[in-house]
Amino acid sequence: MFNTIDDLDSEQRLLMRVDLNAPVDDGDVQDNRRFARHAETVAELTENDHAVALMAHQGRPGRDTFVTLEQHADILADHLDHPVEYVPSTYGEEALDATEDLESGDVLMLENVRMTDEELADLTPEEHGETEFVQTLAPEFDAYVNDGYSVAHRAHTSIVGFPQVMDSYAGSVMEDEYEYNTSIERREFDGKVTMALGGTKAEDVIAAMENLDEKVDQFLLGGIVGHLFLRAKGYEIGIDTPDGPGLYDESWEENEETIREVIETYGDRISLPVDVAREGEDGERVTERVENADHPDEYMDVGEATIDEYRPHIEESEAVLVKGALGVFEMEQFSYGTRGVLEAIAETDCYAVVGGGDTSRAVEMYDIGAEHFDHLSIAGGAYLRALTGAPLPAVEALEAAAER
Ligand SMILES: Nc1ncnc2c1ncn2[C@@H]1O[C@H](COP(=O)(O)OP(=O)(O)OP(=O)(O)O)[C@@H](O)[C@H]1O
Ligand SMILES: O=C(O)[C@H](O)COP(=O)(O)O
Repeated sequence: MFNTIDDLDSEQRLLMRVDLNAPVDDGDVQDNRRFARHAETVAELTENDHAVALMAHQGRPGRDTFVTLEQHADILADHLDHPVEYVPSTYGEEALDATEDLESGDVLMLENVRMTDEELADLTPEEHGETEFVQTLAPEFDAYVNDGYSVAHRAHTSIVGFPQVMDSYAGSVMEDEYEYNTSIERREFDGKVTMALGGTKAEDVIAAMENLDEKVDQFLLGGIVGHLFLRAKGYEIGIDTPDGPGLYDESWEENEETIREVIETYGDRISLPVDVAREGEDGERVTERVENADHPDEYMDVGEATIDEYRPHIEESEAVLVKGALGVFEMEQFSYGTRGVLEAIAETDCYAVVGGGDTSRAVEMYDIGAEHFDHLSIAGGAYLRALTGAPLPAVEALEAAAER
């Protein structure tokens, strides 16, 4: 087991990993449930007179969501009602100057860790611990805290490197999410288990599907993942066009073989959309049957007939697990699929969990009522990994540090 922040000595200088990865709309970072949850841990620490320097990532290099953490510092400060100083450096001179000035109760946000050379390097945890990133920052602090459960499935420097060389503790979000999500994996269900899968992270979802065949009786697909499965079935969906948003071909190349294998193995246990919706010329919602679809990269939601097919599966299930939105629910006219699934769950008394930093936000956004769900996880990929029983590198690193 790992140590938690309840085990910390008083007035420590803490280097803390959180996960504030959020949607970015036209350069504007959107608030999500991760800010509110991590703010609770940070507040607990500052109230106990610790000083906190935060490490986090946003997006991936090369994507338009890959931006600095300046806006994240402001959003977090609003949640905390306490200043969060942003420094545009992760471990350079400016960052070191700012950490030196940290006093008890202060909160500092270091720059996006994925802007360093080391964070995403293909290294063992021990090698991550030897990087300049770790070797420069670690001596400035008394201890390392990891609260970023939702990024616990990545073996990156800020996650597995620091625990190699520092006293390390799990934050409250890490502890709660770890316990809850691990307990789902251990649960036995007598009745039908259904999983609704969507969103944009095809590889995480497909990898989980491969490992969940014993646990899940029916998969209901939507989002980008659903489009890739429809492409595998020969429909004109999930294919990039020259001027389109470029959501599909790369994922397709990486996952085609697995998608075909999963379809072959699971057969009727996979439900795919029978209709999809896009924006018409006047901005209106246009729904098309998949066999008539001819706008391969424009579909932003599943259609009404799809939800009519998915709803009975939910109604007859003992447990429904959700990961990823079925459409671009942030736009009301493309929220039908995501709302349809969440509302159907809310109307039954099944055991229900919703995962995904963005997806879990839909419950609040559309007033569906958090009380209808057993757990709303702010984690996506890590939640899926936990359901399959696969180890999480962040947890392994915290446990190894506790044993030292
Ligand atoms: N057809 C679609 N086209 C474009 N985006 C889509 C589509 N369907 C769903 N999405 C997007 O998927 C996002 C949610 O899924 P995503 O996999 O990115 O995150 P998540 O489920 O919250 O999990 P994680 O925590 O792993 O990021 C939503 O923001 C939604 O807009
Ligand atoms: O949003 C997430 O799921 C986590 O922050 C991990 O992000 P990644 O999929 O870009 O590693």
